[in-house]
Amino acid sequence: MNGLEMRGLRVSFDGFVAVDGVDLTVAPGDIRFLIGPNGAGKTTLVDAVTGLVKATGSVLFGGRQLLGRPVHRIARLGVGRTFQTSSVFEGLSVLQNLDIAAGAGRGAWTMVRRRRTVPEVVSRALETIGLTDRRDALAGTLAHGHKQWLEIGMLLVQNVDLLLLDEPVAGMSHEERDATGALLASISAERTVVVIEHDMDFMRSFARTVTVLHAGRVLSEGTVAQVQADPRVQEVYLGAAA
Ligand SMILES: Nc1ncnc2c1ncn2[C@@H]1O[C@H](COP(=O)(O)OP(=O)(O)OP(=O)(O)O)[C@@H](O)[C@H]1O
Repeated sequence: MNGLEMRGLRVSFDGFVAVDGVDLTVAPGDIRFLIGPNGAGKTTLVDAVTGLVKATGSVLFGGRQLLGRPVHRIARLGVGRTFQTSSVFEGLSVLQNLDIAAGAGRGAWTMVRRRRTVPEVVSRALETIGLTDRRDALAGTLAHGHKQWLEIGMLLVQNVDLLLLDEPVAGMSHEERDATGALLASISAERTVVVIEHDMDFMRSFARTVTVLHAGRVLSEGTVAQVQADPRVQEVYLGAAA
């Protein structure tokens, strides 16, 4: 398992500094929540780690420098993310979506064809995300929460070591949120997880550690209890949101 280490991370858009010198260390196997008000720079930080925006400073994952590499090379180093909007293939089944995500080296026909055997990595991911019973359902017919789990499954079959999840429980029912928390806990036994989230109840229940961003900077960091007790956090964020 690998950890993530950012030093002096900075992203600017035409002179507007969205991420302003962030130092952040995420230990291997952590479930780190990134919280902060709208515009704090959370998504931009994840965009920088995954190569979608240009950044300066340093981002090491497993000792390897991510900054300056193209998106696909960062992905090949085991870094994967989900977006706020779903990116599953709605017209394909759950199994086909996982198969395609896992499918390096296989032809398109082999992947889309109904196959007699399911690769081990795919059946394990189906179990982990709890969609074994729904494997033949079209992804477009899945409930919103189940689509999010499928997205996570698509990262698992790619052997992603670092999962960066952007608001994974937005729009979920209470039961789905709890199931997602349990899913993150099981994933973190073998992988490192970073979650951008606005849902404070979900954070309180499932975060191991928390970083609060505000105006592109780290405002506070620690356990849920430490961050909640920090008067600066209460002032800029929790006070207003809780
Ligand atoms: N491509 C861009 N060009 C210009 N400004 C941008 C761009 N992307 C983000 N920003 C600005 O950078 C700041 C940080 O945005 P970001 O989306 O990272 O915040 P966030 O913490 O993820 O917010 P939210 O919780 O609302 O998703 C905002 O002021 C935003 O308007």
